[in-house]
Amino acid sequence: MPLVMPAQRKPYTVEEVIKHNTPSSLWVIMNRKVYDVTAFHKKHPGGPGVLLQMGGKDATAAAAAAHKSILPANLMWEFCIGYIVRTKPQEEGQADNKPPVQKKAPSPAKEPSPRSHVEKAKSEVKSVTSSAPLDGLSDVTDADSPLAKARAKNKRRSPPSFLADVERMLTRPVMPTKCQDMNLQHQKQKPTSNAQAQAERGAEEGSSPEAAAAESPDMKPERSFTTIMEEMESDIMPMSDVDAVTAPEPPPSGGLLCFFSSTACWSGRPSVVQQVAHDDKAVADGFG
Ligand code: HEM
Repeated sequence: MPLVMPAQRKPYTVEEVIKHNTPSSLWVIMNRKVYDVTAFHKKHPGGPGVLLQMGGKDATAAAAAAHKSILPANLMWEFCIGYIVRTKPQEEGQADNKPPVQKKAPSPAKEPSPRSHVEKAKSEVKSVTSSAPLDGLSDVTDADSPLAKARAKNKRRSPPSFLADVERMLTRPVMPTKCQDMNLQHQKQKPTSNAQAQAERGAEEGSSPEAAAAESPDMKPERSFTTIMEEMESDIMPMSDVDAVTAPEPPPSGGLLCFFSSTACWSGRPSVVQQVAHDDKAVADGFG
């Protein structure tokens, strides 16, 4: 029975493994690893036949389907003699008349590394911030803008994907009408112009907020990311300050009472928080 320690495992091509398909030399491939089951196949609890049938082939799917317990997986390492490569490192060296280069493991470039998700998120943020600014958000790309400063400030505790999501949410016009769904007595923000009221009615009748905003020139995102982030931070009021029956007094500017888990807060920009507030609607209603 071969017992090859991980460091001694060798690279094999599929072409090499195919040749080992007889009872006197029986290899199988599972999960890109090569197993020598020559001695084991006669003792295989599932019978020697299945292993003979899979000799020289990739048995990953067949073994996974047949094995119902973790015992086979725990035993398999004893029979592992190597791993699959496309081209043998020795062959590469011989072709160039160079000494063979010993590969340590299968090429890591093929497998996405855990860091690649972080890189993806970073590039996502880059693409959001480097794109042309949208209407009403001209400070989005300015390096000295309050947004850039807020980003620097929030860098540590705000994952890049979260920032990207918030920015995406802010770069589309949102109508305040949805807030009425929340049935909050404390919602003070009302349409301030005829155009806004008209756009609001349009949204209620089924047209999209974006379409309604397009028809109303004065309906556009009026605050920058920074302003909203700062307001959200400064408006957060600890639950201990909140009367359990009556909600806290709204700030002079008015706004929407929101409940983030155990914290009540006022926000002057309902559209930013309405999604979160929706999740906590039941809580909010209880205090309404
Ligand atoms: C080194 C490789 C392998 C080892 C160490 C191994 C080990 C085992 C063990 C320990 C069992 C008993 C299952 C249990 O008690 O839970 C088993 C069952 C079985 N194995 Fe494997 N096996 C290997 C490869 C394969 C391959 C490649 C196939 C598929 C073609 C296969 C098919 C089966 C089948 C059909 C059973 C019977 C399952 C049952 O009766 O429920 N085995 N194997």
